[in-house]
Amino acid sequence: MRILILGAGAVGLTVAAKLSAHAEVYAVCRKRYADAIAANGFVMTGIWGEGTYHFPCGESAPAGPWDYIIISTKSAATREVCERYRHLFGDAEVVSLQNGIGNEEVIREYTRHVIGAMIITGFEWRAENAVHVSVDGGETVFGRFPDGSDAAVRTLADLFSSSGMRSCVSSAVRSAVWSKALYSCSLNPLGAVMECPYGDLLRVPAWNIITEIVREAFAVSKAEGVELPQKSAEEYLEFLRNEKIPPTAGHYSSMYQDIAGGRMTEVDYINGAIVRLGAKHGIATPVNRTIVNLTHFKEELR
Ligand SMILES: NC(=O)C1=CN([C@@H]2O[C@H](COP(=O)(O)OP(=O)(O)OC[C@H]3O[C@@H](n4cnc5c(N)ncnc54)[C@H](OP(=O)(O)O)[C@@H]3O)[C@@H](O)[C@H]2O)C=CC1
Ligand SMILES: CC(C)(CO)C(=O)C(=O)O
Repeated sequence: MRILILGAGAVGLTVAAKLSAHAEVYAVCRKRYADAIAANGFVMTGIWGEGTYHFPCGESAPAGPWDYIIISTKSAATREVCERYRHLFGDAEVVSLQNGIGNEEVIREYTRHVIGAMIITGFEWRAENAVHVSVDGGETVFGRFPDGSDAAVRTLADLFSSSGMRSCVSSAVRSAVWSKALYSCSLNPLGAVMECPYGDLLRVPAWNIITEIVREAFAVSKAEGVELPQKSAEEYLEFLRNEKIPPTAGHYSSMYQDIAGGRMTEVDYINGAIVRLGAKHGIATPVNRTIVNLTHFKEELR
């Protein structure tokens, strides 16, 4: 099986390392990472095990055909990589292994073969050739986008699982992507702005803000026709408090880490998507809008 990973950073390089024992993998990444990996291998630490991995990577992609093309850029770069590598898509299954709302919809403009995914594992840079896998909030979910599942989806999920990344298939992956987006809307920007781990966001003043974020986002998800497993915002908040925060309570959000590392956050594709889609449906989203502005303010102050 031939797998190409486009925009490999913390997530993509770690996934490439894990898959490399079971498939032919190539990671397209920035030169500084490719040089560091060529010199010293890719070093993984944390809950997925410790080891040094060697796999091919570089700034440009080898010729196809590819069975799977995994996009693991930040959301802002999804269209750019689609434009640049569309000539390789062919009959490959193109997979969004990203956070945020709208990535699969962009990819679908370039190919009919779109697989969506929801990943809730934490990946933290330690060096240009080193990533620490920090927390595991559940299985990675794969599904045909926007819904359904088939042999290509199952093969990919099985490959991830047999490579040590526990995964499953859902016939409602859009719902899984939105469920993670609500989690990210609630926890990531507040954790970044207040510089605290997820567990601290259970404190009453933070939870009051999260309650409003989720109420707005839940209303927008309904207007978009997304069927979440939870039937109301209040039910989602209970799920967040009791099931999603506890296993990742000590985690500092990836937006916190982006700001600390001098990178732009994805807030425009998370809370910002709620604001844009809310406007489309005439749903007011003042708390999400304020969170977007606070996060950009924080980005500018660094
Ligand atoms: N880190 C985490 O814990 C988790 C992240 N995610 C999601 O996964 C996605 C990836 O996150 P993450 O790996 O942390 O992000 P990173 O920023 O570490 O990796 C993305 C990489 O893509 C590179 N890139 C962008 N455009 C191109 C291009 N045209 N060619 C080659 N490389 C390119 C970026 O380079 P440059 O920075 O120079 O633009 C960057 O190195 C995001 O959607 C994120 O939200 C999901 C779960 C957990
Ligand atoms: C908890 C984690 C790492 C899971 O993906 C996350 O969502 C984030 O920090 O953005």
